[in-house]
Amino acid sequence: TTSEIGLLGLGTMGAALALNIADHGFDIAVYNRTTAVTRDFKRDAGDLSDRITPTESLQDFVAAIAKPRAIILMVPAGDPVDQQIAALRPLLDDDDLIIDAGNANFHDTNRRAREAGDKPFLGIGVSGGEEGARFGPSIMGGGKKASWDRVAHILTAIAADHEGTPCATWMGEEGAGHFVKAVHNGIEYADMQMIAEVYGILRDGMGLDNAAIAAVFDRWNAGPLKSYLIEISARVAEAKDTDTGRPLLDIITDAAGQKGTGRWTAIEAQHLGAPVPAIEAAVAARNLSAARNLRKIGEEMYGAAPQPLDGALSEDQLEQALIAGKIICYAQGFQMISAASTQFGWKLPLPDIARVWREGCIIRSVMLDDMATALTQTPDENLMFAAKFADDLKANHTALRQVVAQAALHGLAVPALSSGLAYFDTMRTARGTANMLQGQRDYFGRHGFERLDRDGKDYHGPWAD
Ligand SMILES: O=C(O)[C@H](O)[C@@H](O)[C@H](O)[C@H](O)COP(=O)(O)O
Repeated sequence: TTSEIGLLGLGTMGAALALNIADHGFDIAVYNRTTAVTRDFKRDAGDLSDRITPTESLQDFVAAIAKPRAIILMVPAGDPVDQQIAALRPLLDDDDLIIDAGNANFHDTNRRAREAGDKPFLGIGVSGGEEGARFGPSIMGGGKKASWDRVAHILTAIAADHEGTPCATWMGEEGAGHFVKAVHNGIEYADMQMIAEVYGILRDGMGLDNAAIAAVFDRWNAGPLKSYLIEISARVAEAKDTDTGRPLLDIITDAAGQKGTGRWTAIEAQHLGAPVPAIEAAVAARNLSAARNLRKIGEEMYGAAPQPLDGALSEDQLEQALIAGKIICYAQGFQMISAASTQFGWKLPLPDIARVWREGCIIRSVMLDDMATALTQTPDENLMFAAKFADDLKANHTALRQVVAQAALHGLAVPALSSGLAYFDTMRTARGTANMLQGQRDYFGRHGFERLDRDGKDYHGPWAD
């Protein structure tokens, strides 16, 4: 039998996705550079094995797929994708579709789409980690709509669903899918960072042990913060190391890794002129976390920064602060998507993006359902100004302010929460302070400024004479 689709790259995500596809009744051909991996995959596929055709050469792989072919690439981002495309294209017909499902930089996907010309090419963002890939990820598609339509029946079948609506949507041309996925990851960074900051306050400010911290997260997971990240934070806090029996959190080295998507999002936001300070703070915090030796030197030189709060903050205030911080951080992410939609001419479907993120992906949460509603009503408006979230911010920004203030007074670093608060306050200050910047720029560089009382752009101060 020929397979309806092919998947190349049986790493963690690729293997999980291939099983998910077979699990939904699609015959799938698979190929992996290391043949042993392909054989083990087939052997371990259990009941799904009949739907899986293992192949040991690219020629056999291509031949095993029904025409017009669709081939998913699940290989590391960057050169490996270009190498696989270059190896496959000569073996394919012009109407065969290549789908890059890895975490590609959307600029690369734009280039690959252009290089493909009329040949079908999709760049899809797949979120949800291994479990999501296996049982239902969130999928963000980019490329020609006709190419998406060719495989939409498979992608919507395997995707997570929210009350019957599959979390898989075409976002736009070229790299639109990978762009939306990168912003998803940027928000993921900021969301995780804010949770880590609150964990630091619970641990160093309030002296809670891991079990108590897990209980706090479990309680919050029953409220407005209900989300996959809060849920797994409780699991991580309560986990014990199998070898030593010690709390795992006490063993994990406090230096965060990163594979690039957060950094790309922060950089792109600068280019778009759509600030995402909470995401930038999260990327910076990961970089600083990696500087453990320097942090040790700093602690020896200045003494440890974190001081006990002695009741200065309550757990409820922390919950409210996280709610406010989360709204502000997602507002930044959606503003960035809106800016890209205009500047790249993609017409990105903001309400659908919130809907696609409701299930399957790492940032899935109950709040995203309300965000989808708000973005449907006012798609171009900053989420902070949408009625529902304005009410939530009015109710919770004081707690965020208290948390940031007390954290500062007690040496508890909260860069994402504090940058979120600064963004919120800047966005509610009609008369800001950039007039001083304009004055300074004109003083040292005759850069000119606008005046509130006259039209025109190029006024100068008296120093010009
Ligand atoms: O949406 C997802 O499923 C995850 O975000 C996934 O894409 C991956 O785990 C990230 O690459 C992690 O990113 P870092 O390694 O940069 O933390």
